[in-house]
Amino acid sequence: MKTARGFFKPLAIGAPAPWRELPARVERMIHFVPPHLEKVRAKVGEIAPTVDVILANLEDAIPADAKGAALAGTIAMSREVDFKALGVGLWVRINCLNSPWHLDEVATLVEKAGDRIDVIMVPKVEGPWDIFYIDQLLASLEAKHGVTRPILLHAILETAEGVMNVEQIAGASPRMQGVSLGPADLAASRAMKTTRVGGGHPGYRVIEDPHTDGLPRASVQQDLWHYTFAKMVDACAAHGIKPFYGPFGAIDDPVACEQQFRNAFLMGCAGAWSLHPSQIAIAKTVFSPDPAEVAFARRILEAMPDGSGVAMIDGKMQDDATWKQAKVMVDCARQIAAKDAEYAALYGF
Ligand SMILES: CC(=O)SCCNC(=O)CCNC(=O)[C@H](O)C(C)(C)COP(=O)(O)OP(=O)(O)OC[C@H]1O[C@@H](n2cnc3c(N)ncnc32)[C@H](O)[C@@H]1OP(=O)(O)O
Ligand SMILES: CC(=O)C(=O)O
Ligand SMILES: [Mg+2]
Repeated sequence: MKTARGFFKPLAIGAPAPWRELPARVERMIHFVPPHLEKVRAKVGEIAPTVDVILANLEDAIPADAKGAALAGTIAMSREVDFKALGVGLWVRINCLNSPWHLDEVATLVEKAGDRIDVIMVPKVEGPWDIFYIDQLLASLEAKHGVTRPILLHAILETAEGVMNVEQIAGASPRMQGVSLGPADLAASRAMKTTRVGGGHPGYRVIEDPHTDGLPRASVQQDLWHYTFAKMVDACAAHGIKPFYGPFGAIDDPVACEQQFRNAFLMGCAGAWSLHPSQIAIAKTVFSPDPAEVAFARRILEAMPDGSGVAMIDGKMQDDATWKQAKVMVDCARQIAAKDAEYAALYGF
């Protein structure tokens, strides 16, 4: 591992100085766009004002013979829409590092859109070595093309080896912005017997003991992803970066999508992916704290102006720890309110 002083040094002569703090950005939904489809790309200008992040996807779901068109479409999209003026992040998911495509993709993206791309999402990250590699590559390209703002990195956690190494991945570079759970590839990597993209499974459950009178035994579904998810959230929080839920593949089940997103929000996630326009509003509602909870959190902060001591509000004990919880909630709401007039009104900021 690098020394403390070396960690924040630029990795190439002429590369911009790495971020010391992550830029404060609202990222409730990362909306996936297939950039090789002109028809969908044409709608990005309309969709962008309704989302926090637009992601051009170059990896899975893009046919092998359309990889070049997807890259060209990404560059075109970065010019067609002024994402910065809209306050919308522009991310790109590149192909994985052992694919024949990633090298040309990264080189082209930095050369042609290096000042417009906020985050590169790297799939199937197995360990910190993957981040070291892409970190160095980006620094060299940023220096070559005079990019002045370092492009951030986001890792997808979607292999058993990646899960094993998630702590080192999260802390591998000052470029690390966050990590998303990739439940489809991860399921395959672990030989899990499911064909779903995220969510629960009706077969994974606990059942109560038999009743002596023969009454039916209650049984409930459990969360297949809890262990991995909690490990990822702790790794991200410890390194000061953001955890995200990844995709929810059942586009036809908005109720389950909302539940999965809510579990992620409660566990500490900043946002989730939207694969279809119908998932945008779900993510927006779920990842914006509930106005009633924000109002209660503000009462806690007001009751304990210096954050110390103890207070009672509506029968609930408050102390330094709940003050910090309230601050998390209110800070999140303030950040959203600064970007989103609808929520500014709901929160009364
Ligand atoms: C495991 C993983 O790696 S997940 C990440 C990879 N997967 C993806 O990125 C998938 C992204 N999403 C998609 O490609 C599509 O939403 C699909 C294939 C899932 C469904 O597409 P469709 O069957 O066309 O959906 P549907 O008919 O409901 O679409 C309604 C409209 O929304 C548009 N639309 C669908 N998805 C998107 C999108 N992600 N962004 C913008 N517009 C979209 C369609 O073009 C259609 O437009 P139209 O009414 O003008 O014809
Ligand atoms: C998100 C993703 O790529 C996966 O689930 O495999
Ligand atoms: Mg995947």
